[in-house]
Amino acid sequence: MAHQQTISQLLETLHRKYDEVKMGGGTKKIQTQHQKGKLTARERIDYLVDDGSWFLEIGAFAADHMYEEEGGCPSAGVVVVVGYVAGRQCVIVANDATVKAGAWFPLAAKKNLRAQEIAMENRLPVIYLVDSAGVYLPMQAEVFADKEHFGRIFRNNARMSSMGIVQISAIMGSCVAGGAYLPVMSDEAFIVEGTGSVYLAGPYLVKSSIGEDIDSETLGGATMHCEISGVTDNKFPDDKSCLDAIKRYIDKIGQPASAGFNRTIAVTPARLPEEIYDILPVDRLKPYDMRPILECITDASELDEYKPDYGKTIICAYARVDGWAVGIVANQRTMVKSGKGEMQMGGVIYGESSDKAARFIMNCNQKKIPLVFFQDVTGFMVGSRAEQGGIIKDGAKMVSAVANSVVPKFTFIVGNSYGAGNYAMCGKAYDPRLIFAWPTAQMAVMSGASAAKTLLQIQTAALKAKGEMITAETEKQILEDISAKYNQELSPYYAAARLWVDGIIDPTDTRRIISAGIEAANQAPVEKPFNVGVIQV
Ligand SMILES: CCC(=O)SCCNC(=O)CCNC(=O)[C@H](O)C(C)(C)COP(=O)(O)OP(=O)(O)OC[C@H]1O[C@@H](n2cnc3c(N)ncnc32)[C@H](O)[C@@H]1OP(=O)(O)O
Repeated sequence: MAHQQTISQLLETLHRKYDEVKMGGGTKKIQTQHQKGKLTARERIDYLVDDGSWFLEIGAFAADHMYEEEGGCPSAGVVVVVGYVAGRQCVIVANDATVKAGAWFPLAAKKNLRAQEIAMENRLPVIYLVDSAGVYLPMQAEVFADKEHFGRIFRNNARMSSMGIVQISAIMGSCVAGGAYLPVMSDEAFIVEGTGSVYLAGPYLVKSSIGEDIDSETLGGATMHCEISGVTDNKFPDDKSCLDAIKRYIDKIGQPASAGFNRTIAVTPARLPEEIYDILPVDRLKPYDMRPILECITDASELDEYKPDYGKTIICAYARVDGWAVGIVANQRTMVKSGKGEMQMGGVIYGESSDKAARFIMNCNQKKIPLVFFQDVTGFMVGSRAEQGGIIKDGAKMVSAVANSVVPKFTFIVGNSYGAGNYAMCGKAYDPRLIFAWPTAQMAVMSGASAAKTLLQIQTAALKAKGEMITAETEKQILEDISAKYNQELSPYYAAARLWVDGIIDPTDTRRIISAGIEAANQAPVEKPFNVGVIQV
Protein backbone atom coordinates (compact mmCIF):
# COMPACT_ATOMS: atom_id res chain seq x y z
CA MET A 1 0.00 0.00 0.00
CA ALA A 2 1.15 3.52 -0.84
CA HIS A 3 1.39 4.60 2.78
CA GLN A 4 3.85 1.80 3.56
CA GLN A 5 6.29 2.88 0.86
CA THR A 6 9.58 4.47 1.79
CA ILE A 7 10.11 8.10 0.90
CA SER A 8 12.65 7.14 -1.77
CA GLN A 9 10.08 4.88 -3.47
CA LEU A 10 7.50 7.67 -3.30
CA LEU A 11 10.00 10.14 -4.79
CA GLU A 12 10.86 7.68 -7.55
CA THR A 13 7.16 7.44 -8.43
CA LEU A 14 6.89 11.25 -8.38
CA HIS A 15 9.83 11.71 -10.77
CA ARG A 16 8.63 8.92 -13.09
CA LYS A 17 5.11 10.32 -13.25
CA TYR A 18 6.42 13.85 -13.83
CA ASP A 19 8.64 12.60 -16.67
CA GLU A 20 5.56 10.93 -18.19
CA VAL A 21 3.34 14.03 -18.07
CA LYS A 22 6.16 16.09 -19.57
CA MET A 23 5.76 13.98 -22.71
CA GLY A 24 2.24 15.44 -23.18
CA GLY A 25 0.42 13.62 -25.97
CA GLY A 26 3.50 11.45 -26.69
CA THR A 27 6.48 11.23 -29.04
CA LYS A 28 4.45 11.03 -32.26
CA LYS A 29 2.40 14.13 -31.49
CA ILE A 30 5.57 15.99 -30.50
CA GLN A 31 7.14 15.03 -33.86
CA THR A 32 4.06 16.31 -35.70
CA GLN A 33 4.27 19.59 -33.80
CA HIS A 34 7.96 19.92 -34.81
CA GLN A 35 7.19 19.00 -38.43
CA LYS A 36 4.78 21.95 -38.52
CA GLY A 37 7.68 24.18 -37.41
CA LYS A 38 6.20 24.60 -33.94
CA LEU A 39 7.77 24.12 -30.52
CA THR A 40 5.83 22.20 -27.88
CA ALA A 41 4.24 24.01 -24.92
CA ARG A 42 7.10 23.01 -22.63
CA GLU A 43 9.78 23.94 -25.18
CA ARG A 44 8.15 27.36 -25.57
CA ILE A 45 8.22 27.87 -21.81
CA ASP A 46 11.86 26.71 -21.58
CA TYR A 47 12.80 29.22 -24.28
CA LEU A 48 10.77 32.06 -22.74
CA VAL A 49 12.00 31.91 -19.16
CA ASP A 50 15.33 33.44 -18.18
CA ASP A 51 18.32 31.21 -18.84
CA GLY A 52 19.12 28.96 -15.91
CA SER A 53 16.22 30.30 -13.83
CA TRP A 54 13.97 28.03 -11.78
CA PHE A 55 10.25 27.98 -12.37
CA LEU A 56 7.36 26.57 -10.41
CA GLU A 57 4.93 24.37 -12.28
CA ILE A 58 1.28 24.53 -11.23
CA GLY A 59 -1.00 21.55 -11.83
CA ALA A 60 1.46 19.21 -13.55
CA PHE A 61 -0.69 16.26 -12.41
CA ALA A 62 -4.02 17.87 -13.30
CA ALA A 63 -6.34 15.25 -14.84
CA ASP A 64 -4.00 12.42 -13.81
CA HIS A 65 -5.86 9.14 -14.56
CA MET A 66 -8.90 11.09 -15.72
CA TYR A 67 -10.57 11.17 -19.16
CA GLU A 68 -9.07 7.74 -19.85
CA GLU A 69 -11.85 6.84 -22.29
CA GLU A 70 -10.80 9.89 -24.33
CA GLY A 71 -7.19 8.69 -24.32
CA GLY A 72 -6.11 10.70 -21.25
CA CYS A 73 -5.26 14.33 -20.85
CA PRO A 74 -1.76 14.89 -19.37
CA SER A 75 -1.53 18.08 -17.29
CA ALA A 76 -5.11 18.81 -18.48
CA GLY A 77 -3.65 19.81 -21.85
CA VAL A 78 -2.24 23.10 -20.61
CA VAL A 79 1.09 23.85 -18.94
CA VAL A 80 1.12 26.57 -16.28
CA VAL A 81 4.23 27.90 -14.58
CA VAL A 82 5.27 30.83 -12.42
CA GLY A 83 8.69 31.83 -13.70
CA TYR A 84 11.00 34.70 -14.54
CA VAL A 85 10.89 36.44 -17.91
CA ALA A 86 13.31 39.35 -18.34
CA GLY A 87 13.85 39.21 -14.59
CA ARG A 88 10.15 39.62 -13.86
CA GLN A 89 8.04 36.97 -12.12
CA CYS A 90 5.19 36.06 -14.51
CA VAL A 91 2.46 33.45 -14.84
CA ILE A 92 2.81 31.56 -18.14
CA VAL A 93 -0.12 29.57 -19.57
CA ALA A 94 0.75 27.41 -22.59
CA ASN A 95 -1.76 25.16 -24.37
CA ASP A 96 -0.34 21.74 -25.16
CA ALA A 97 -1.38 21.05 -28.76
CA THR A 98 -0.02 17.49 -28.50
CA VAL A 99 -3.02 16.67 -26.28
CA LYS A 100 -6.17 16.66 -28.47
CA ALA A 101 -5.01 19.77 -30.31
CA GLY A 102 -4.98 21.66 -26.99
CA ALA A 103 -8.75 21.34 -26.67
CA TRP A 104 -10.23 22.40 -23.33
CA PHE A 105 -11.34 19.60 -21.03
CA PRO A 106 -13.17 20.48 -17.80
CA LEU A 107 -9.94 20.29 -15.80
CA ALA A 108 -8.28 22.60 -18.33
CA ALA A 109 -10.91 25.20 -17.45
CA LYS A 110 -10.22 24.79 -13.76
CA LYS A 111 -6.48 25.04 -14.35
CA ASN A 112 -6.72 28.16 -16.53
CA LEU A 113 -8.86 29.79 -13.84
CA ARG A 114 -6.33 28.80 -11.16
CA ALA A 115 -3.53 30.38 -13.22
CA GLN A 116 -5.55 33.58 -13.52
CA GLU A 117 -6.34 33.47 -9.79
CA ILE A 118 -2.62 33.27 -8.98
CA ALA A 119 -1.98 36.23 -11.29
CA MET A 120 -4.79 38.28 -9.77
CA GLU A 121 -3.94 37.56 -6.13
CA ASN A 122 -0.28 38.40 -6.67
CA ARG A 123 -0.68 41.00 -9.45
CA LEU A 124 1.69 39.09 -11.70
CA PRO A 125 1.83 39.67 -15.48
CA VAL A 126 0.37 36.79 -17.51
CA ILE A 127 1.71 35.41 -20.78
CA TYR A 128 -0.64 33.16 -22.76
CA LEU A 129 0.94 30.94 -25.42
CA VAL A 130 -2.17 29.98 -27.34
CA ASP A 131 -2.42 26.78 -29.38
CA SER A 132 -5.87 25.32 -28.80
CA ALA A 133 -8.86 23.85 -30.63
CA GLY A 134 -11.21 25.46 -28.07
CA VAL A 135 -13.81 23.51 -26.13
CA TYR A 136 -13.37 19.71 -26.15
CA LEU A 137 -16.60 19.19 -28.03
CA PRO A 138 -17.69 15.79 -26.63
CA MET A 139 -17.66 17.28 -23.11
CA GLN A 140 -19.09 20.71 -23.88
CA ALA A 141 -21.80 20.39 -21.21
CA GLU A 142 -19.14 20.17 -18.52
CA VAL A 143 -17.00 23.01 -19.73
CA PHE A 144 -19.05 25.63 -21.48
CA ALA A 145 -21.78 27.55 -19.71
CA ASP A 146 -21.43 27.48 -15.93
CA LYS A 147 -19.89 30.18 -13.77
CA GLU A 148 -16.57 28.40 -13.39
CA HIS A 149 -16.45 27.12 -16.97
CA PHE A 150 -14.62 28.61 -19.91
CA GLY A 151 -16.56 31.85 -20.22
CA ARG A 152 -15.05 32.87 -16.89
CA ILE A 153 -11.57 33.00 -18.46
CA PHE A 154 -12.54 35.85 -20.78
CA ARG A 155 -14.47 37.59 -18.01
CA ASN A 156 -11.23 37.37 -16.01
CA ASN A 157 -9.25 38.78 -18.96
CA ALA A 158 -11.42 41.88 -18.74
CA ARG A 159 -11.30 42.10 -14.94
CA MET A 160 -7.54 41.62 -14.85
CA SER A 161 -7.10 44.33 -17.41
CA SER A 162 -9.09 46.75 -15.30
CA MET A 163 -6.98 45.73 -12.27
CA GLY A 164 -3.89 46.82 -14.20
CA ILE A 165 -2.49 43.31 -14.62
CA VAL A 166 -0.39 43.03 -17.78
CA GLN A 167 -1.53 40.27 -20.19
CA ILE A 168 0.37 39.37 -23.35
CA SER A 169 -0.73 36.67 -25.80
CA ALA A 170 1.03 34.86 -28.57
CA ILE A 171 -1.09 32.92 -31.06
CA MET A 172 1.24 30.07 -31.95
CA GLY A 173 -1.30 27.61 -33.35
CA SER A 174 -5.07 27.38 -33.53
CA CYS A 175 -7.22 29.76 -31.61
CA VAL A 176 -10.82 28.94 -32.36
CA ALA A 177 -14.28 30.22 -31.45
CA GLY A 178 -14.73 31.58 -27.89
CA GLY A 179 -11.02 31.01 -27.34
CA ALA A 180 -10.33 33.77 -29.84
CA TYR A 181 -11.36 36.32 -27.22
CA LEU A 182 -8.43 35.44 -24.96
CA PRO A 183 -5.59 36.89 -27.05
CA VAL A 184 -7.68 39.77 -28.23
CA MET A 185 -8.63 40.73 -24.69
CA SER A 186 -4.94 40.76 -23.74
CA ASP A 187 -2.98 44.02 -23.87
CA GLU A 188 -0.91 42.79 -26.80
CA ALA A 189 -1.65 39.93 -29.20
CA PHE A 190 1.16 38.54 -31.32
CA ILE A 191 0.84 35.86 -33.98
CA VAL A 192 3.24 33.44 -35.67
CA GLU A 193 3.15 33.43 -39.49
CA GLY A 194 2.06 30.19 -41.11
CA THR A 195 1.11 28.38 -37.90
CA GLY A 196 -0.97 30.87 -35.92
CA SER A 197 -4.64 31.35 -36.80
CA VAL A 198 -7.51 32.98 -34.98
CA TYR A 199 -11.18 33.06 -35.90
CA LEU A 200 -14.63 32.76 -34.36
CA ALA A 201 -15.46 29.87 -36.72
CA GLY A 202 -12.97 27.64 -38.53
CA PRO A 203 -13.13 26.66 -42.21
CA TYR A 204 -15.37 23.59 -41.56
CA LEU A 205 -17.97 25.60 -39.67
CA VAL A 206 -17.86 28.46 -42.20
CA LYS A 207 -18.50 25.98 -45.00
CA SER A 208 -21.37 24.28 -43.17
CA SER A 209 -23.06 27.46 -41.99
CA ILE A 210 -22.69 29.87 -44.91
CA GLY A 211 -21.28 27.66 -47.65
CA GLU A 212 -18.08 29.71 -48.04
CA ASP A 213 -14.96 27.77 -49.09
CA ILE A 214 -11.94 29.27 -47.40
CA ASP A 215 -8.61 28.05 -46.05
CA SER A 216 -7.42 28.66 -42.49
CA GLU A 217 -4.64 31.12 -43.42
CA THR A 218 -6.88 33.38 -45.50
CA LEU A 219 -9.66 33.21 -42.91
CA GLY A 220 -7.58 34.03 -39.83
CA GLY A 221 -3.82 33.89 -40.46
CA ALA A 222 -1.11 36.32 -39.42
CA THR A 223 -1.13 38.44 -42.57
CA MET A 224 -4.92 38.88 -42.63
CA HIS A 225 -5.07 39.85 -38.93
CA CYS A 226 -2.04 42.15 -38.94
CA GLU A 227 -2.81 43.86 -42.27
CA ILE A 228 -6.59 43.75 -42.72
CA SER A 229 -8.61 43.09 -39.51
CA GLY A 230 -6.13 44.66 -37.05
CA VAL A 231 -7.05 41.92 -34.56
CA THR A 232 -3.38 41.06 -33.88
CA ASP A 233 -0.68 43.62 -33.17
CA ASN A 234 2.41 42.10 -34.76
CA LYS A 235 3.48 38.96 -36.62
CA PHE A 236 6.67 36.94 -36.34
CA PRO A 237 8.20 34.33 -38.65
CA ASP A 238 8.51 31.60 -36.02
CA ASP A 239 7.94 30.65 -32.39
CA LYS A 240 11.35 31.80 -31.17
CA SER A 241 11.18 35.28 -32.68
CA CYS A 242 7.70 35.69 -31.21
CA LEU A 243 8.90 34.61 -27.76
CA ASP A 244 11.89 36.98 -28.07
CA ALA A 245 9.45 39.84 -28.66
CA ILE A 246 7.52 38.89 -25.51
CA LYS A 247 10.77 39.03 -23.52
CA ARG A 248 11.45 42.54 -24.84
CA TYR A 249 7.93 43.70 -23.92
CA ILE A 250 8.07 42.27 -20.41
CA ASP A 251 11.48 43.89 -19.95
CA LYS A 252 9.88 47.33 -20.25
CA ILE A 253 7.09 46.96 -17.66
CA GLY A 254 7.31 49.39 -14.72
CA GLN A 255 8.32 48.21 -11.26
CA PRO A 256 5.62 46.36 -9.27
CA ALA A 257 4.13 47.71 -6.06
CA SER A 258 5.34 46.26 -2.76
CA ALA A 259 3.33 44.81 0.11
CA GLY A 260 6.36 45.44 2.30
CA PHE A 261 6.77 41.96 3.74
CA ASN A 262 9.87 41.78 5.91
CA ARG A 263 12.97 40.26 4.31
CA THR A 264 16.57 40.13 5.42
CA ILE A 265 19.59 38.34 3.99
CA ALA A 266 18.85 34.63 3.70
CA VAL A 267 20.71 32.13 5.87
CA THR A 268 20.73 28.46 4.84
CA PRO A 269 19.19 26.04 7.34
CA ALA A 270 21.65 24.43 9.74
CA ARG A 271 19.96 21.10 9.02
CA LEU A 272 20.23 19.62 5.54
CA PRO A 273 16.88 19.63 3.68
CA GLU A 274 17.40 15.92 2.92
CA GLU A 275 17.16 15.16 6.64
CA ILE A 276 13.38 15.43 6.13
CA TYR A 277 13.50 12.03 4.41
CA ASP A 278 14.90 10.41 7.55
CA ILE A 279 12.57 12.17 9.96
CA LEU A 280 9.34 11.17 8.19
CA PRO A 281 8.49 7.63 9.36
CA VAL A 282 7.72 4.93 6.79
CA ASP A 283 4.76 3.86 8.92
CA ARG A 284 2.44 6.87 8.84
CA LEU A 285 0.81 5.80 12.12
CA LYS A 286 4.13 6.22 13.92
CA PRO A 287 4.52 9.52 15.79
CA TYR A 288 7.36 11.88 14.85
CA ASP A 289 8.50 15.33 15.88
CA MET A 290 7.53 18.07 13.41
CA ARG A 291 10.08 20.52 14.84
CA PRO A 292 13.20 19.11 13.12
CA ILE A 293 11.26 19.05 9.83
CA LEU A 294 10.59 22.76 10.18
CA GLU A 295 14.26 23.26 11.07
CA CYS A 296 15.22 21.77 7.69
CA ILE A 297 13.27 24.60 6.03
CA THR A 298 13.84 27.73 8.14
CA ASP A 299 16.83 30.06 8.00
CA ALA A 300 19.60 28.89 10.35
CA SER A 301 17.06 26.24 11.46
CA GLU A 302 15.67 28.81 13.86
CA LEU A 303 12.11 28.88 15.23
CA ASP A 304 10.80 31.44 17.70
CA GLU A 305 7.98 29.45 19.21
CA TYR A 306 4.78 31.08 20.34
CA LYS A 307 3.33 29.54 23.54
CA PRO A 308 5.60 26.45 23.30
CA ASP A 309 4.19 25.00 26.53
CA TYR A 310 0.51 25.42 25.68
CA GLY A 311 -1.69 23.74 23.06
CA LYS A 312 1.24 21.53 22.12
CA THR A 313 -0.42 19.54 19.33
CA ILE A 314 0.06 22.61 17.13
CA ILE A 315 3.42 24.32 16.78
CA CYS A 316 3.21 28.06 16.13
CA ALA A 317 6.47 29.82 15.42
CA TYR A 318 7.94 32.95 13.90
CA ALA A 319 10.84 32.20 11.57
CA ARG A 320 12.51 33.23 8.34
CA VAL A 321 12.54 31.32 5.08
CA ASP A 322 15.09 32.50 2.52
CA GLY A 323 15.15 35.78 4.42
CA TRP A 324 11.35 36.29 4.43
CA ALA A 325 9.62 36.60 7.80
CA VAL A 326 6.94 33.91 8.19
CA GLY A 327 4.49 32.69 10.80
CA ILE A 328 4.44 28.89 10.84
CA VAL A 329 1.42 26.84 11.97
CA ALA A 330 2.24 23.12 12.01
CA ASN A 331 0.61 20.01 13.41
CA GLN A 332 2.78 18.22 15.95
CA ARG A 333 2.75 14.45 15.50
CA THR A 334 4.28 13.29 18.80
CA MET A 335 2.22 12.45 21.89
CA VAL A 336 2.32 15.48 24.18
CA LYS A 337 1.40 16.12 27.80
CA SER A 338 -0.96 19.03 28.44
CA GLY A 339 -0.47 21.46 31.33
CA LYS A 340 -3.21 19.54 33.16
CA GLY A 341 -1.17 16.33 32.85
CA GLU A 342 -3.42 14.78 30.18
CA MET A 343 -1.72 12.86 27.35
CA GLN A 344 -2.77 14.21 23.95
CA MET A 345 -2.49 12.47 20.58
CA GLY A 346 -0.20 13.96 17.95
CA GLY A 347 -1.87 15.20 14.77
CA VAL A 348 -5.14 15.92 16.61
CA ILE A 349 -6.31 19.48 17.21
CA TYR A 350 -7.44 19.99 20.81
CA GLY A 351 -9.28 23.03 22.17
CA GLU A 352 -6.21 24.80 23.50
CA SER A 353 -4.12 24.10 20.34
CA SER A 354 -6.90 25.62 18.29
CA ASP A 355 -7.15 28.67 20.55
CA LYS A 356 -3.40 29.18 20.40
CA ALA A 357 -3.29 28.86 16.61
CA ALA A 358 -6.21 31.30 16.18
CA ARG A 359 -4.47 33.90 18.28
CA PHE A 360 -1.14 33.38 16.54
CA ILE A 361 -2.79 33.76 13.12
CA MET A 362 -4.35 37.03 14.32
CA ASN A 363 -0.92 38.17 15.52
CA CYS A 364 0.61 37.46 12.09
CA ASN A 365 -2.13 39.50 10.42
CA GLN A 366 -1.53 42.34 12.87
CA LYS A 367 2.19 42.27 12.03
CA LYS A 368 1.86 41.70 8.28
CA ILE A 369 3.68 38.37 8.41
CA PRO A 370 2.81 35.74 5.76
CA LEU A 371 1.54 32.43 7.14
CA VAL A 372 2.83 28.97 6.27
CA PHE A 373 0.83 25.89 7.29
CA PHE A 374 2.26 22.38 7.55
CA GLN A 375 -0.52 19.81 7.72
CA ASP A 376 -0.36 16.38 9.27
CA VAL A 377 -3.74 16.37 10.90
CA THR A 378 -6.32 13.68 11.57
CA GLY A 379 -8.94 16.23 12.67
CA PHE A 380 -10.27 17.86 15.82
CA MET A 381 -10.53 15.89 19.07
CA VAL A 382 -13.76 13.94 19.39
CA GLY A 383 -15.72 12.57 22.35
CA SER A 384 -17.81 13.86 25.24
CA ARG A 385 -14.91 15.46 27.06
CA ALA A 386 -13.89 17.48 24.00
CA GLU A 387 -17.49 18.43 23.22
CA GLN A 388 -18.08 19.57 26.81
CA GLY A 389 -14.91 21.63 26.56
CA GLY A 390 -16.44 23.43 23.54
CA ILE A 391 -14.14 22.01 20.84
CA ILE A 392 -16.56 23.28 18.17
CA LYS A 393 -16.22 26.89 19.23
CA ASP A 394 -12.45 26.60 19.60
CA GLY A 395 -12.24 25.15 16.10
CA ALA A 396 -14.56 27.86 14.81
CA LYS A 397 -12.17 30.50 16.15
CA MET A 398 -9.30 29.01 14.19
CA VAL A 399 -11.39 28.64 11.05
CA SER A 400 -12.48 32.31 11.36
CA ALA A 401 -8.93 33.51 11.82
CA VAL A 402 -7.70 31.52 8.78
CA ALA A 403 -10.65 32.49 6.58
CA ASN A 404 -10.38 36.20 7.38
CA SER A 405 -6.59 36.45 7.17
CA VAL A 406 -5.42 39.20 4.86
CA VAL A 407 -1.77 38.18 4.79
CA PRO A 408 -0.84 35.58 2.14
CA LYS A 409 -1.09 31.95 3.21
CA PHE A 410 0.85 28.94 1.93
CA THR A 411 0.00 25.33 2.71
CA PHE A 412 2.07 22.15 2.58
CA ILE A 413 0.44 18.80 3.19
CA VAL A 414 3.09 16.68 4.83
CA GLY A 415 1.01 13.69 5.93
CA ASN A 416 -2.67 13.38 6.80
CA SER A 417 -5.16 16.04 5.86
CA TYR A 418 -8.42 14.78 7.28
CA GLY A 419 -11.78 16.29 8.13
CA ALA A 420 -12.12 19.78 9.51
CA GLY A 421 -8.39 19.67 10.19
CA ASN A 422 -7.94 20.29 6.45
CA TYR A 423 -10.08 23.42 6.75
CA ALA A 424 -8.57 24.89 9.92
CA MET A 425 -5.06 24.25 8.59
CA CYS A 426 -5.78 26.26 5.44
CA GLY A 427 -6.88 23.65 2.89
CA LYS A 428 -7.73 24.70 -0.66
CA ALA A 429 -11.11 26.18 0.38
CA TYR A 430 -9.30 28.76 2.53
CA ASP A 431 -7.49 30.51 -0.32
CA PRO A 432 -3.85 29.55 0.17
CA ARG A 433 -1.81 31.44 -2.42
CA LEU A 434 -0.09 28.12 -3.12
CA ILE A 435 -0.87 24.65 -1.78
CA PHE A 436 1.42 21.68 -2.39
CA ALA A 437 1.40 18.10 -1.17
CA TRP A 438 4.43 16.03 -0.29
CA PRO A 439 4.40 12.50 -1.75
CA THR A 440 3.55 11.29 1.78
CA ALA A 441 0.27 13.26 1.87
CA GLN A 442 -3.21 11.76 2.15
CA MET A 443 -6.38 13.81 1.91
CA ALA A 444 -9.93 12.79 2.77
CA VAL A 445 -12.77 13.43 5.15
CA MET A 446 -11.33 10.59 7.25
CA SER A 447 -9.02 7.60 6.81
CA GLY A 448 -10.25 4.56 4.86
CA ALA A 449 -10.33 2.44 8.00
CA SER A 450 -12.38 5.03 9.95
CA ALA A 451 -14.79 5.56 7.05
CA ALA A 452 -15.30 1.81 6.65
CA LYS A 453 -16.02 1.32 10.35
CA THR A 454 -18.38 4.31 10.45
CA LEU A 455 -20.33 3.23 7.38
CA LEU A 456 -20.51 -0.32 8.67
CA GLN A 457 -22.15 0.92 11.88
CA ILE A 458 -24.66 3.01 9.89
CA GLN A 459 -25.59 0.05 7.68
CA THR A 460 -25.81 -2.35 10.62
CA ALA A 461 -28.14 0.06 12.45
CA ALA A 462 -30.32 0.46 9.32
CA LEU A 463 -30.67 -3.32 8.91
CA LYS A 464 -31.37 -3.75 12.63
CA ALA A 465 -34.17 -1.18 12.37
CA LYS A 466 -35.74 -3.42 9.70
CA GLY A 467 -35.32 -6.44 11.98
CA GLU A 468 -32.42 -7.86 9.93
CA MET A 469 -28.93 -8.86 10.97
CA ILE A 470 -25.78 -8.17 9.01
CA THR A 471 -23.85 -11.33 8.11
CA ALA A 472 -20.14 -11.64 8.82
CA GLU A 473 -19.55 -11.99 5.10
CA THR A 474 -21.43 -8.74 4.23
CA GLU A 475 -19.60 -6.97 7.05
CA LYS A 476 -16.24 -8.06 5.65
CA GLN A 477 -17.25 -7.00 2.13
CA ILE A 478 -18.41 -3.55 3.28
CA LEU A 479 -15.16 -2.98 5.17
CA GLU A 480 -13.06 -4.06 2.16
CA ASP A 481 -15.02 -2.04 -0.42
CA ILE A 482 -15.05 1.21 1.54
CA SER A 483 -11.39 0.90 2.57
CA ALA A 484 -10.34 0.23 -1.04
CA LYS A 485 -12.33 3.20 -2.39
CA TYR A 486 -11.01 5.54 0.30
CA ASN A 487 -7.43 4.35 -0.07
CA GLN A 488 -7.53 5.13 -3.78
CA GLU A 489 -9.06 8.55 -3.16
CA LEU A 490 -6.55 9.35 -0.39
CA SER A 491 -3.66 9.45 -2.83
CA PRO A 492 -2.02 12.84 -3.33
CA TYR A 493 -2.27 12.18 -7.10
CA TYR A 494 -6.06 11.92 -6.80
CA ALA A 495 -6.02 15.34 -5.13
CA ALA A 496 -3.54 16.82 -7.61
CA ALA A 497 -5.56 15.47 -10.56
CA ARG A 498 -8.55 17.48 -9.36
CA LEU A 499 -6.46 20.56 -8.45
CA TRP A 500 -7.28 20.31 -4.75
CA VAL A 501 -3.55 21.03 -4.54
CA ASP A 502 -1.26 22.82 -6.99
CA GLY A 503 1.00 19.81 -7.24
CA ILE A 504 3.11 17.20 -5.52
CA ILE A 505 6.65 18.18 -4.67
CA ASP A 506 9.89 16.80 -3.36
CA PRO A 507 9.88 18.04 0.27
CA THR A 508 13.33 19.55 -0.27
CA ASP A 509 11.72 22.06 -2.69
CA THR A 510 9.48 23.46 0.05
CA ARG A 511 11.83 26.26 1.03
CA ARG A 512 12.20 27.70 -2.45
CA ILE A 513 8.46 27.42 -3.11
CA ILE A 514 7.71 29.44 0.05
CA SER A 515 10.28 32.01 -1.03
CA ALA A 516 8.95 32.27 -4.60
CA GLY A 517 5.40 32.45 -3.25
CA ILE A 518 6.14 35.32 -0.87
CA GLU A 519 8.14 37.12 -3.55
CA ALA A 520 5.03 36.94 -5.75
CA ALA A 521 2.70 37.93 -2.91
CA ASN A 522 4.91 40.91 -2.08
CA GLN A 523 3.86 42.45 -5.41
CA ALA A 524 0.25 42.76 -4.22
CA PRO A 525 -0.13 45.21 -1.35
CA VAL A 526 -2.48 44.06 1.43
CA GLU A 527 -5.49 46.28 0.80
CA LYS A 528 -8.15 45.05 3.22
CA PRO A 529 -7.86 45.72 6.96
CA PHE A 530 -7.85 42.57 9.09
CA ASN A 531 -11.31 41.97 10.56
CA VAL A 532 -11.92 38.59 12.07
CA GLY A 533 -15.68 39.17 12.50
CA VAL A 534 -17.65 37.66 15.37
CA ILE A 535 -15.51 35.14 17.21
CA GLN A 536 -16.95 32.45 19.50
CA VAL A 537 -15.54 32.81 23.02
C1 LIG B 1 -16.03 28.49 -26.62
C2 LIG B 1 -16.58 27.76 -27.80
C3 LIG B 1 -15.56 26.87 -28.49
O1 LIG B 1 -14.45 26.84 -28.15
S1 LIG B 1 -16.12 25.92 -29.78
C4 LIG B 1 -14.67 25.12 -30.30
C5 LIG B 1 -14.84 24.60 -31.62
N1 LIG B 1 -13.56 24.10 -32.10
C6 LIG B 1 -13.33 23.78 -33.35
O2 LIG B 1 -14.19 23.88 -34.18
C7 LIG B 1 -11.96 23.28 -33.69
C8 LIG B 1 -11.98 21.90 -34.26
N2 LIG B 1 -10.62 21.41 -34.50
C9 LIG B 1 -9.92 21.72 -35.60
O3 LIG B 1 -10.37 22.43 -36.47
C10 LIG B 1 -8.56 21.14 -35.71
O4 LIG B 1 -8.45 20.08 -34.78
C11 LIG B 1 -7.43 22.16 -35.44
C12 LIG B 1 -7.68 22.97 -34.17
C13 LIG B 1 -7.28 23.08 -36.64
C14 LIG B 1 -6.07 21.41 -35.22
O5 LIG B 1 -5.83 20.59 -36.29
P1 LIG B 1 -4.68 19.46 -36.25
O6 LIG B 1 -3.46 20.05 -35.66
O7 LIG B 1 -4.59 18.87 -37.59
O8 LIG B 1 -5.19 18.40 -35.19
P2 LIG B 1 -6.33 17.32 -35.39
O9 LIG B 1 -7.49 17.92 -36.07
O10 LIG B 1 -5.73 16.09 -35.96
O11 LIG B 1 -6.76 17.06 -33.88
C15 LIG B 1 -5.95 16.29 -33.00
C16 LIG B 1 -6.88 15.49 -32.10
O12 LIG B 1 -7.68 16.42 -31.34
C17 LIG B 1 -9.07 16.19 -31.60
N3 LIG B 1 -9.76 17.49 -31.56
C18 LIG B 1 -9.41 18.62 -32.19
N4 LIG B 1 -10.22 19.61 -31.86
C19 LIG B 1 -11.11 19.11 -31.00
C20 LIG B 1 -12.21 19.65 -30.27
N5 LIG B 1 -12.52 20.95 -30.32
N6 LIG B 1 -12.92 18.83 -29.48
C21 LIG B 1 -12.60 17.53 -29.39
N7 LIG B 1 -11.55 16.96 -30.02
C22 LIG B 1 -10.83 17.75 -30.81
C23 LIG B 1 -9.12 15.52 -32.95
O13 LIG B 1 -10.28 14.78 -33.09
C24 LIG B 1 -7.87 14.67 -32.87
O14 LIG B 1 -8.15 13.55 -32.05
P3 LIG B 1 -7.36 12.15 -32.25
O15 LIG B 1 -5.93 12.43 -31.97
O16 LIG B 1 -7.60 11.75 -33.68
O17 LIG B 1 -8.00 11.24 -31.26
